[in-house]
Amino acid sequence: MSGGDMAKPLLGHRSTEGDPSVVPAAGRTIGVLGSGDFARSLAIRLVCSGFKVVVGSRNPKRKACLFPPAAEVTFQAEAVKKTDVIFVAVFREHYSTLCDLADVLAGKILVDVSNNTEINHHKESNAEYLASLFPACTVVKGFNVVSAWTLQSGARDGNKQVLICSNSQEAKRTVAEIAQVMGFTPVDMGCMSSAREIENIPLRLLPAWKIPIFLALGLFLCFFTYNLVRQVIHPYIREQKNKFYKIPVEVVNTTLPCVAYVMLSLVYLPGVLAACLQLYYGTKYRRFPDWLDQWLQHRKQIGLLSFFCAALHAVYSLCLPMRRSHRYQLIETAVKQAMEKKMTIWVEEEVWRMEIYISVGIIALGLLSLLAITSLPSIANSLNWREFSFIQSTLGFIALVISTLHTLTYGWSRAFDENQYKFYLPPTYTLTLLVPCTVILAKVAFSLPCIQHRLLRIRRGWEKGRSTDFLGFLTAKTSCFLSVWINLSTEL
Ligand SMILES: Cc1cc2nc3c(=O)[nH]c(=O)nc-3n(C[C@H](O)[C@H](O)[C@H](O)COP(=O)(O)OP(=O)(O)OC[C@H]3O[C@@H](n4cnc5c(N)ncnc54)[C@H](O)[C@@H]3O)c2cc1C
Ligand SMILES: NC(=O)C1=CN([C@@H]2O[C@H](COP(=O)(O)OP(=O)(O)OC[C@H]3O[C@@H](n4cnc5c(N)ncnc54)[C@H](OP(=O)(O)O)[C@@H]3O)[C@@H](O)[C@H]2O)C=CC1
Ligand code: HEM
Ligand SMILES: [Cu+2]
Ligand SMILES: [Fe+3]
Repeated sequence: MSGGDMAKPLLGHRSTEGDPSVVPAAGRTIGVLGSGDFARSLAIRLVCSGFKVVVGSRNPKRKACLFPPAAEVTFQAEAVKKTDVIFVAVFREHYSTLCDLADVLAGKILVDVSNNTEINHHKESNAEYLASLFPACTVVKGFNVVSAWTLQSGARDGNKQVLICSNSQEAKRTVAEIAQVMGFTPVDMGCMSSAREIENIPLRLLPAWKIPIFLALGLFLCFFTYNLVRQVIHPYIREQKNKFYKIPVEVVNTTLPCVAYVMLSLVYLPGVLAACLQLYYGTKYRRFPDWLDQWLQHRKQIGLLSFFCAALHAVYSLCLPMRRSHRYQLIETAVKQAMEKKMTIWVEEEVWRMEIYISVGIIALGLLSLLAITSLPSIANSLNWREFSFIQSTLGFIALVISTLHTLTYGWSRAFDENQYKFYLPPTYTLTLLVPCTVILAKVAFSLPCIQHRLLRIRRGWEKGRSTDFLGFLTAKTSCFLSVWINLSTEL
C-alpha cells in the first residue's frame, strides 16, 4: 500500500541540486509517531508539501489504509531508523511507552505537538517531560497551536502561526523550515522554558475578549434591570397595568443602545486619561498605571462589542413598527381621535425630532461599520499608519459625537418632564450621557491651542523641568488645573 506510483508529492521539490551538502527541507524524510487524527492530518500535509513521510505505528497493517499512499506506514522502530526528525503525535500519558525506542531515537530531533486538557495540569510541560525521558534527543515544542483540521484544510483559513521553542537553535531552525514549507509562519518563542506557555495557549478561550465581554454583560444587566423597573415594574405596581409584553423588544432595545453608547465612550476615555496623566507628569516617559495599560490594550475589543450592540439596536429599531402591539396602539389612538372628533395629531416638533435622530443614528452606525471593517487584519494591512489612525481615532470620535447627537435628539426635553421620573428614576438616556459628554468635553479642552501645544511637545519628547520659560510655566498651571478638573468630572 505504501510507496508505489502514487507516491508523488503535490508540490515540486525545491531545487537545491547544486549543493549536495544541503538536505532540502522539502524532499527530506519526516517521521511521525502515532496514527491518530493529528498524525494523519500531519502526514497528509507533509506529503502535500513535498516531504517523504514515514509513520511509526504499533499496528501498521491495520492503520496503513488511513494514510495517503505516498506515506510509508511501518513499525515504530522501523520508522524512526529512516529519519532524523520525528513528530511525536502521541498523548503525554503514553510517552513512557516509547521508552523502548530510546536507542534508535538517540541523536534525533523530536517534535512535541501535544496539548493538555487543563492549564498547568502537570508540574513540567509535556515537552520538558519528553526531553527528560529521552536525554539523548533534541526536543522541539511546536505545532500544538494548529488543529488537525487546520493541517488538513490548509493554512489558508485559520491561524497560520506555529509557535516553536527549543534549547537547540539548530533543531529549532530545522523545524521552522519544515513549518515554512508546509505553509505556516513559524514564530520563535525562545528556549524550552516557553513550552508551558505554548501549551497553555490553545486552552485559553478568547483571552483578549474576556474583560470586554464581562464589561458588556455587566452593563447590559445593569441597564436591563433599570429599564425593566422603569418600563414594566413601575406601571405594574403604580397603575396595575400589564406591560410585560415590552420585555423582549422594547426593554432590550432601550438596553442595547445604552450599552453600545457607553462602551463607545469607554473606548475613547482611556486616551483622555492617558493625555491627562501625560500633562500631569509633564513627560511621556513615565509608565501608565497597570489598569490604564490594560484598558488601552482592550479598546479594540470594547469597540467591536459596542458596534455589535449598536447593530443589533438598529435592527430592533427597524422592527419596532412591525409589531402587533404597535398596530393595536395605532388603531386605538385612531379610534379615540375619531370619538373626540380631532382631525389631526401632527406635532411638527415631534416629527422633526424623530426624522433627525433616526438619520443621525444611521450615520453613526455607518461610521462605526467603517471602524469595524478597518479592524479586519487584511484591511488594516492595506492602510498606512496615518490612514488607520485617522479612521480609528478621528472618525471613531466623530461617531461618538454623532451618537451623542442621536441620543440628545431622541431624549429631547424628556429629562425635564416630571412624568418621566418613575420611582424618581430619570430616563435611561440621561444616565448614558454622563461618560460620553465627559470624554467629548475633555477632547475639546485638549484641542484648546494652549493645552494642545503642550501635549504635542510632551509627545515629541519634551519634559517638564528641563526648560523653564514663563510661557511653559503658565501652561503648566492651566493644564494642571484642567487635568484635575477633568479627572474629577470623570470620577463623578
Ligand atoms: C468598531 C470599532 C473597531 C475598532 N477597532 C480597532 C482596531 O482594530 N485596532 C485598534 O487598535 N483599536 C480599535 N478600536 C478602538 C479605537 O478606535 C482605537 O483605539 C482608537 O485609536 C482610539 O483613539 P484615541 O484617539 O482615543 O486614542 P489614541 O489614538 O491612542 O491616541 C490618543 C491621543 O493621543 C495621541 N497620541 C497617541 N500616541 C501618540 C504618540 N506616540 N505621539 C503623538 N501623539 C500620540 C493621538 O493623536 C490622540 O489624540 C475600535 C473601535 C471601534 C468602535
Ligand atoms: N487532534 C488535534 O487536533 C490535535 C492534537 N494534538 C496532539 O497530538 C497528539 C495526538 O493527538 P490525536 O492524534 O488527536 O490522538 P489519537 O488518540 O487520535 O492518536 C494517538 C495515537 O497515539 C499512538 N500511540 C502510541 N503509543 C500509544 C499508547 N501506548 N497508547 C495509545 N496510543 C498510543 C496511537 O497510534 P498507534 O496505535 O498507531 O501506535 C494513536 O493513534 C496529542 O498529544 C495531542 O495533544 C495537538 C494539536 C491538535
Ligand atoms: C441605523 C442606526 C440607528 C437607528 C435606526 C436608531 C434608532 C433608534 C430609535 C428608534 C431609538 C428610540 C428607541 C425607543 O423608542 O425606545 C433610539 C434610541 C437610542 N439610540 Fe439609536 N439608532 C441607531 C443607531 C444608534 C447608534 C450607533 C447608537 C450609539 C452607539 C445609538 C444609541 C441610542 C441611544 C443611547 C438611544 C436611547 C435609548 C433610551 O434611553 O431609550 N443608536 N435609536
Ligand atoms: Cu502654549
Ligand atoms: Fe494528566
